[in-house]
Amino acid sequence: FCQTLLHTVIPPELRFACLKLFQRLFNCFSSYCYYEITEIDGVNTNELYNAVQLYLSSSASSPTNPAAASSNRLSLTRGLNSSAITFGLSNNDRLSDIFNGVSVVWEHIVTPRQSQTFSWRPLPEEKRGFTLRINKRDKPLILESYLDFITEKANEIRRKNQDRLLYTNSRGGSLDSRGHPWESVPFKHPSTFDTLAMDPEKKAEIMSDLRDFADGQAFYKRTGRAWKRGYLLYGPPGTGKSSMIAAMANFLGYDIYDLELTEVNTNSELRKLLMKTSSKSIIVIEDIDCSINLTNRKKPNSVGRVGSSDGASDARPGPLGPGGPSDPENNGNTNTITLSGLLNFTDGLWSCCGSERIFVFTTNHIEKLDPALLRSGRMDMHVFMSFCSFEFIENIVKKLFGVRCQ
Ligand SMILES: Nc1ncnc2c1ncn2[C@@H]1O[C@H](COP(=O)(O)OP(=O)(O)OP(=O)(O)O)[C@@H](O)[C@H]1O
Repeated sequence: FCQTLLHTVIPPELRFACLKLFQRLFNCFSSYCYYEITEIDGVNTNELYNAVQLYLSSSASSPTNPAAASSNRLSLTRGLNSSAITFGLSNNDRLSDIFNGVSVVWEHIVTPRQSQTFSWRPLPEEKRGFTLRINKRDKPLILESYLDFITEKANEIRRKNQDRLLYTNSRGGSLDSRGHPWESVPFKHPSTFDTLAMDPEKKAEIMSDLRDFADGQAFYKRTGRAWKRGYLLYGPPGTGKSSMIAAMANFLGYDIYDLELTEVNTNSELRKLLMKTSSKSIIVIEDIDCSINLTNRKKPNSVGRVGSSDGASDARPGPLGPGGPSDPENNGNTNTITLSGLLNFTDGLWSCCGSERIFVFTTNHIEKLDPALLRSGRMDMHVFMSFCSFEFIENIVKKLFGVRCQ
């Protein structure tokens, strides 16, 4: 009754002002300050939220953390096909942590989303966030370094403990409720440079190139170049191009983004996909000659998909062939990715968002590709995979007799 009376007598604006005043007074007298890290920041996913979640999951499962050991309620999750079990804070639960001798408290706050506000994409039903409580006197001492430490630690955990992931853009460029255009599964391809049959010299050259790239942060910074590298793998079907990509990912411990260009409709969608890739990853476009028209970037109508001349598996529709824009039957084809869009993707300003990324393109027909795509800086290393080569013979010998060619 009192509440209804108050609501009727006191206008909402006044109630809001009182609440704010009360909060200010509380903040003045409280010896703590609070930081909220929400899962979704406006429309984008908050990377810091993911980092904190990962950091706390390792901290929660750590037997050396006394605060965590005393915690008697933790959530356990295991992703589909994943080998790792992740510990986490239960909804609205707390965990204390100690950094540089300073004690802080994390709280995981989950509240139901009140009403579905208008949005171009569905939002999760719950609002999630972490609240960090730090003593005011400790704030200048640790806040920045603590957050840096968490981000670094989360990256390290991602690299070491978690399964590496294979991402795909099977939804095209559309985003899920958490703002991700990519779907992922754990990546468990057994191919390594040891199992890959190819010319040992070429293999060693590629391995050393990859190693230099991974250790090359200082070099790329000093020379003012984006920390990325392009590989073109070409040769007939079945000569180990996909196996080589898997071996590269296993060698460096990178995630793979398998970009299906035919699912992407516009250059801006392509850019969005690129923006949502993480560093330490390999972005793969397989059968690039079959994905978009790469023959002339100045031609205004160079859109849609192009077919190749041979092979049943390569017989995909092209702009001038069946299914292309000029084909009367192709009324629904909305694919407008251009070669220049793709070049910007690999080498333009947008390619520099994020770092430590490798682009790998594969093709069975290198002669069909525009020279602009092949030049150094875009495709830094061209690797020919062939049947009639040492590697193929070595592979057969190895498979038949279980011995390596010298
Ligand atoms: N050089 C190689 N070393 C080891 N295995 C190989 C090699 N080449 C082919 N293979 C084996 O042949 C099969 C096909 O290889 P893969 O899929 O890597 O070829 P690809 O060149 O990517 O083919 P496509 O062009 O059709 O995609 C795989 O099972 C792989 O193990």
